[in-house]
Amino acid sequence: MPTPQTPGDRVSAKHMPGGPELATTSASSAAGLASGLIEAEAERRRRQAEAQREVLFADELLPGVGEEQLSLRRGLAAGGSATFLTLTALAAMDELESAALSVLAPDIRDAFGMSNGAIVFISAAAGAFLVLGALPMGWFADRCRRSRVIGWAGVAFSAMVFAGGLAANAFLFFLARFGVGVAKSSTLPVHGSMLADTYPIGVRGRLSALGASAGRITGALSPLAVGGIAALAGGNDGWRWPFLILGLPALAVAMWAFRLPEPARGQHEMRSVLGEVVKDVQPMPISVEAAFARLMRVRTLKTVIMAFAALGFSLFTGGVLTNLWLEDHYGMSSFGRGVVGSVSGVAVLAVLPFVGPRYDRLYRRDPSRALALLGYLILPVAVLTPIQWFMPNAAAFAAVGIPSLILMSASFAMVGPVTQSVVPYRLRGLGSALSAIYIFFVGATGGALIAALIISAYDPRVAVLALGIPATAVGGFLIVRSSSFIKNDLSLVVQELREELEERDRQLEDPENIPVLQVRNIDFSYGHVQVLFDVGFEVRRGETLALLGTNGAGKSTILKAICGLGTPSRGVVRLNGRTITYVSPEQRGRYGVHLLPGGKGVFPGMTVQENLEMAAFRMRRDPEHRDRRFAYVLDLFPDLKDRRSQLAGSLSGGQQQMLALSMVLIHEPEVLLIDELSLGLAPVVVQHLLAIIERLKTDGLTIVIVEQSLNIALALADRAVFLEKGQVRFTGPARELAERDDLARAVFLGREGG
Ligand SMILES: Nc1ncnc2c1ncn2[C@@H]1O[C@H](COP(=O)(O)OP(=O)(O)OP(=O)(O)O)[C@@H](O)[C@H]1O
Repeated sequence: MPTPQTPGDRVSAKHMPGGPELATTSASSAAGLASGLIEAEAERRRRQAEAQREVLFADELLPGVGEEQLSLRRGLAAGGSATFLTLTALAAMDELESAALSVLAPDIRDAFGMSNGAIVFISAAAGAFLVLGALPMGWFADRCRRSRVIGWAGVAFSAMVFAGGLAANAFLFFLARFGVGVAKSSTLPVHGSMLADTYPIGVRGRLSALGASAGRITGALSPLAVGGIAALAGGNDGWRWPFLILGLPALAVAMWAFRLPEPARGQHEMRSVLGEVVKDVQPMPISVEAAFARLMRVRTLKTVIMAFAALGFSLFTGGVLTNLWLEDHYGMSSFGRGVVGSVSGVAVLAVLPFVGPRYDRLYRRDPSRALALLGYLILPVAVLTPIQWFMPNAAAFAAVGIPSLILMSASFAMVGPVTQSVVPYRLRGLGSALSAIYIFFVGATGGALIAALIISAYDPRVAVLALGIPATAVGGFLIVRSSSFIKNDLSLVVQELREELEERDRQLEDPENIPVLQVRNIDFSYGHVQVLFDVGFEVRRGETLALLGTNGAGKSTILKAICGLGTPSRGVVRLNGRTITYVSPEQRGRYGVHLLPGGKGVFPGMTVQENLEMAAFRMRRDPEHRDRRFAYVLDLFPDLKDRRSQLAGSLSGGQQQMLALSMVLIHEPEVLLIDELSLGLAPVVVQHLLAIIERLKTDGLTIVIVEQSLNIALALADRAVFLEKGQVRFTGPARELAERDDLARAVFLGREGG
């Protein structure tokens, strides 16, 4: 076994051995270095491009592709029509409630003595509440039984609608609206995720079109129903009745929603790809940050939501601007405008039933073509818009506007099926929430603001031409572009599912032998720069694994991915066989994964005792346990015992490292990740720390250590993984690595073969 280090065995470019002559630079060596760096970067880019191309399965292996055609009836029967009907009914209640607010706005304004501005603000704020609620709802959708989330959201919705009807003043009415907005925000993330997991992939387009049609029908009938009830009730308080009445059926549907069956997550993707369902019996809680980081790496999703955010700039203001123009420019009455609205609505309704089947058919044959179709539907709108807005009369204006509306609505109705297909199935709720935030907050709100600014200076036509044309062209172009990514993203879905099945079988075969830590197929990027390529290894209980490699090979990045400080763009991290890839660092800490960071891991302005208390903050409710842990670490490091009131910044480097290690060990880690234990420390201190690590090893702790000193790493480790430029070059017993002269030299000299 190699002996522990002397300072002379330190590494590479950071600590280049060999004396001052090696550090002497000349113009030619600088030029050599520069060209070496350029070559290295070109090589990294080549590997990055290769890695992105690498995962591409044949079309028929992708989920839902090449399957037999499934009729809508059979598709609905497969998941039970109750789920679709219940969710559609709840969405219809949303429409009714929105209609109640807009139709009855003047009555509500008068009843509470509000200004026009106040009632407009209350109505418009609903959109913001919806976005606010989308994130928590998405989070719940990915963590909890969705039927319960839908049920509770429905109960809250009905209670808030009822409260709105009873509100005694404008403020209470506003609060009720706030509640309604948040409850409504469950529609996109929770309903979307539930539908995708309940019904087969082959009917997603048709179901979405059917849902959109139902929404349009209720949207058209709602003003009539609401206005009718208010008129029947009559009087100053007539406006309250639609809200009070709507609360009851909403409650009934919500109660029914509790009974909906909870579908297995990702079951249709699994059936399609694996032929069976791999159940995640104890799913780990997902962190929003990790989920978003991962979702933004799904290129199809990212491009599609950017596209629809851009489209949102024109789509949501389009209706208002059209109506303003019809009145101001063509002098059309409100009745005429109503007729135009209704005819357009009917035209959209007539077309939607054809879009869903077409999308499903294309998706089955070639998902890229299905997605490109959505872009090609949008692009003509960029041409139709200027034609429409220069029409000589209202009838021509309306006639040219109808195809645009149809095309946009048809494309919009298919966003759900696309996003649900490419998002990792554990993140469906948050994926939809992310889309909602971009589309409604960035697109709709941003579009409304800019349109308002342009109108105040010019007129609606200028607003549409300046905003609508570029938004539509950019949106359409982005969707067409995203179609080139979809097969790659679906291939990643396949790869992940296959890996899950393989792992499940392995665990069933040998349940006693599940590694404590598994890192599988990890790709990791900082921004656009990929630094890890398909990295994988395992660590057994009680084992010490050394991660070695050249400078910048990605060793610290792997530790980040394991402890949750970074989210890989591909691949899985498992702890005791359970997936923790999207679990927050805090939660991983609770499960026993702790990192001793490289460099100074203490708060220099605090005393030793305060540092320890800070580290033990989570144990504040169990002071006895905390004191036992303090005693344990102070027993390990007696040097710290007498310095408890000393500022950490005034300790020696070695003592600071001991304090940092104590702050980690307080938590009784199950897996200890160490990033550079010995860096910058005197040999005698290193010896002392090594003795401690040996003791922890004897106690059975599992350790992954990144060490610049080859001797130290090999002295401690049972096994080693050698990385070069983000790829694993060697995995095996540590002593074998020591015998690999080429790799060992690379650690010293910062390049393979030195
Ligand atoms: N926060 C960051 N942002 C951008 N790039 C980063 C970041 N952190 C690391 N990198 C880059 O990622 C690559 C891998 O870095 P990492 O620190 O994981 O390597 P390492 O093997 O631990 O190297 P070292 O031994 O020098 O610490 C390097 O090219 C590095 O420059």
